[in-house]
Amino acid sequence: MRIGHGYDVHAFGGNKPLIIGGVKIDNHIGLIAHSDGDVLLHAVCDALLGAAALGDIGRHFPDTDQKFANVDSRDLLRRVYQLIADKSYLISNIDITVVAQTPKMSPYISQICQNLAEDLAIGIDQINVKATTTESLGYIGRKEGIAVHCVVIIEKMPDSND
Ligand SMILES: Nc1ccn([C@@H]2O[C@H](COP(=O)(O)O)[C@@H](O)[C@H]2O)c(=O)n1
Ligand SMILES: C[C@@]1(CO)OP(=O)(O)OP(=O)(O)OC[C@H]1O
Repeated sequence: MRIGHGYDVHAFGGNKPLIIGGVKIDNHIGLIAHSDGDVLLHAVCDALLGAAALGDIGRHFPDTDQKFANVDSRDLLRRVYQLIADKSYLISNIDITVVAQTPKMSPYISQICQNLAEDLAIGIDQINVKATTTESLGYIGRKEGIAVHCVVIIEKMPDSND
């Protein structure tokens, strides 16, 4: 069994739509990023890469590469999933905390879990997504950006020879 942790922060601004966990959140300022700015999926990618000792998202998909400009982070997540599957790992469970003063995440959590289940080929019962504010403290409390933490447990496939 191996554990991985991912953490990402993006600032509000620019003119991209706000996309969190593959869900487009209407009528809200988006996040500044090279990609589509999906801060939640970036934290999940980093947790998975960390668990498998495969580095981090920037190593695989550099933000200096135009190929990844405005890229759909669900594509990146599926590529990360393939990297860990190629090393014969299965995902046991994923736990995610969105730290955001805004938007209110609760209406979107169920769709985010469905997107993750689809892209990572796991069950909904293996995924937990939750959110908290910072009670108006700090840069998140001032609504300057969003942070996301993710922890994941992976295990070698039972029939793996690795
Ligand atoms: N962006 C957010 C933040 C919080 N929630 C939900 O509200 C609950 C209370 O938040 P506190 O920061 O006061 O602990 C939290 O447990 C979440 O259910 C949310 O949906 N979106
Ligand atoms: C996702 C990538 C893709 O180029 O760019 P950004 O959208 O800037 O996001 P970040 O969380 O800084 O991760 C780095 C990159 O891999």
